[in-house]
Amino acid sequence: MSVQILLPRWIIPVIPRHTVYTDHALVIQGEKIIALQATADALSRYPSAEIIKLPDHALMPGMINLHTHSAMTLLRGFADDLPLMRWLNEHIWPAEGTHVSDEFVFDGTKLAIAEMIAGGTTCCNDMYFHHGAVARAAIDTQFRITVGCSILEFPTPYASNADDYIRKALACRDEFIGEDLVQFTLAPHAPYTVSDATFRRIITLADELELAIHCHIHESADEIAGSLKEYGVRPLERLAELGLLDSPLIAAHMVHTTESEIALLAKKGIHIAHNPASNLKLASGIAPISQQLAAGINVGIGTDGAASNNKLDMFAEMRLAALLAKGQSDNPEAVPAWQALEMATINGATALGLQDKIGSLEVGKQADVIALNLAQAGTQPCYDPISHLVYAADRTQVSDVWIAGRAVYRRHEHQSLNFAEVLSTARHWQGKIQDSIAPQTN
Ligand SMILES: CSC[C@H]1O[C@@H](n2cnc3c(O)ncnc32)[C@H](O)[C@@H]1O
Ligand SMILES: [Zn+2]
Repeated sequence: MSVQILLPRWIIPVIPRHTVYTDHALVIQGEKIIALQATADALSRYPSAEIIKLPDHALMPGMINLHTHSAMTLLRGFADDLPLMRWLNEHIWPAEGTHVSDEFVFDGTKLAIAEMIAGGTTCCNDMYFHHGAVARAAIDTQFRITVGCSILEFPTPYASNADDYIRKALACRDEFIGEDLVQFTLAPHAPYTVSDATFRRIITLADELELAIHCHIHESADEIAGSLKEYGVRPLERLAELGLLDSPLIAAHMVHTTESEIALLAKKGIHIAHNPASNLKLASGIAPISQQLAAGINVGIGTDGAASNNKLDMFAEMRLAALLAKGQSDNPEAVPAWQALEMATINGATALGLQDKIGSLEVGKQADVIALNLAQAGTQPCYDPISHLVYAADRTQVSDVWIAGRAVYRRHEHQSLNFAEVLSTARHWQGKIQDSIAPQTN
């Protein structure tokens, strides 16, 4: 099996915490990291390895986007400056109802993967329709993905009712069993689109099939008000009564959480996907992540879809998460750089049950690795590369990306997808979508 020796200026492994190695090499054999050791030792131990010199670069684990709707890249900029429910009801759901197909999802997911890889993201936790097309796009581009098989009550061109969504989810999971880069979750969309009976069925299936659940929860104040009106309780209380918090659960957003809800989430081991930019843009609010983290909750970071963010940029998201936490808690020590980096990497891996495989640069783990060139005006001088990665660097500094040991991005060029083709497909969809739907009028 071929061996690659990566020789960067700095290695930030994330585990152990706060660590920065200099004069060290990361050695990859096949899909795994086999050594992280002094450069001289690595060079003498693996004399016939391929040497990859990265003299101005920091190496770190690939970022894990813990909540996104990849195919929504094709609706980026389609409807902006609206609150969540108007954005969904008046613009996004009608557009999805008209356009979403296998082809739309395959092409949109590939476009998202092109953006994510170039920005240093090596894995995402997706939630969308046409699950098979999502999985195929990831396999085609050698990208690591957790495919969230969405389930809701209302009909779409993809499925006619909750039973139909569930049937399709299970068939899809069966089809892709054995794919190393792909795993599945059951993804009830949200408390306001899924009935008690369907939640119960999902909980039973998740238990039987050992699948995690991925759901939007407590995203907006309207969601809470709607639940109080319809069920007499806040959504989390309803979900707890149904038993959802006893399953492995990734709760996307969790913007509105009381002290007792935070304690409950911590007790139940619920993972939170924090989406700061989307929460701000839809004016959903600012999640109290410093309180959530202090309670011991595993909080990772997501971008949400490109139609509400409008970027799939985990460097921007990580920086925003750290800054907002300080502002929200009146405490500059809240979410220090090392913790923001953990949220974007190992915490995401833990939420996906992949903490033994990815999320840090450790011997035996999969080589999901990114290199950033810090020899740029905005990142020099460099006293502390961890500080720069969180507060100063941006995604355009990502030069090289490996997923499971494969170089999918080399010297700023995609290796696992035809970028020109991806761009021209995006333009093709723009033409189709523009022709069919009147533009937004606020
Ligand atoms: C059922 S697949 C995903 C479904 O969710 C919609 N969506 C995208 N962003 C959000 C969000 O922030 N909150 C709730 N729902 C969202 C998307 O358009 C799909 O219909
Ligand atoms: Zn979402």
